[in-house]
Amino acid sequence: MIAATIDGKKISQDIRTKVENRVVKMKNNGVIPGLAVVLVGDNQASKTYVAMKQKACEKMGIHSVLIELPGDLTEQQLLDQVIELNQDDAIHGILVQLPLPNHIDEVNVIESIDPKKDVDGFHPINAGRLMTGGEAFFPCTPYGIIEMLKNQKIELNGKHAVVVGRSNIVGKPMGQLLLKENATVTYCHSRTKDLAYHTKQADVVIAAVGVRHMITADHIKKGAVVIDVGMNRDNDGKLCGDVDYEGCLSKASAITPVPGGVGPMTITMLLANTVESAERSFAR
Ligand SMILES: NC(=O)C1=CN([C@@H]2O[C@H](COP(=O)(O)OP(=O)(O)OC[C@H]3O[C@@H](n4cnc5c(N)ncnc54)[C@H](OP(=O)(O)O)[C@@H]3O)[C@@H](O)[C@H]2O)C=CC1
Ligand SMILES: Nc1nc(=O)c2c([nH]1)NC[C@@H]1CN(c3ccc(C(=O)N[C@@H](CCC(=O)O)C(=O)O)cc3)C=[N+]21
Repeated sequence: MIAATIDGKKISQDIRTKVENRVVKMKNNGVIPGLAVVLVGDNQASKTYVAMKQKACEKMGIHSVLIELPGDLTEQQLLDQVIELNQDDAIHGILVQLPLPNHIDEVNVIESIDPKKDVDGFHPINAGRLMTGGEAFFPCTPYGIIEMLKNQKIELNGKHAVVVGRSNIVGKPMGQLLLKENATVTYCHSRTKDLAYHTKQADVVIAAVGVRHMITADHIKKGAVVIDVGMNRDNDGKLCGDVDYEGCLSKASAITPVPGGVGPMTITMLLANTVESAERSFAR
């Protein structure tokens, strides 16, 4: 069997067309959805991601503001900036690019964002509501993966999903969203004993680790769906995921590439969450 490659770029484009129609509607109501991206310091990878987000916003008519701050600013200065954005009626979404410099407490910064504008879905109110229900924003990467699987008509109901990674921004919310779709969920992490034993039982494997070629053909069962969240660089500086794509191709039933898989979906769901936020604020 040769796996179907899931085209994240194409699926993103389809969803972005729909989101763009909602932007047009909002504009007819006199509201321009606005996203503020806060970038602290000069991490090159962060700069690249932020530029991609800006470009995607501009393309669909979302007002986007980039706030670049020096890496040596104080935590209080950053908190003051977020509070100013919380009060700005032209801004419906706030994203503080992670990671932050070591002297700044990420938890404090995330908690300072108005949950209604937290389009990353990282605030404890949104993380909590992902579990308990209620109006929330879901983190863009796991949310994008669910939308991708739905687009491909990949059944999750009753299926065994194994998530490798338990970060607050990808792994943990991924498991919760899969649970919402009625999957049976297993989490693996750095203390897991015999990773391959667990991943081999999975109908769907989600790799969100940050280690190149962590998941090989020996880690999956025949016909598994393999989703690669990883964004790593190989020795030549080429972008690659956590999955040995070539090796898994002849064993999996469907697989996402890197680049062109999960990454574009993340940005798409950020746009969708921003428009959703603008719609909610208009309805209030
Ligand atoms: N495509 C996209 O849109 C996005 C891609 N990414 C990429 O996804 C990857 C993961 O990101 P993120 O969740 O933020 O990373 P973190 O570093 O925060 O989390 C990594 C997770 O992997 C686990 N882990 C580490 N080593 C192993 C191992 N040997 N075996 C099993 N589990 C292990 C860790 O376990 P423990 O908890 O025990 O330490 C941790 O839970 C990165 O490559 C990142 O760049 C991230 C966000 C978006
Ligand atoms: N507050 C915050 N929110 C985030 O959502 C967030 C963050 N901080 N910090 C960093 C991670 C990483 N992340 C990516 C998003 C898109 C691609 C993406 O579009 N990747 C392209 C290729 C990128 C390239 O060519 O370099 C692809 O996979 O096809 C990658 C990674 C969001 N993150």
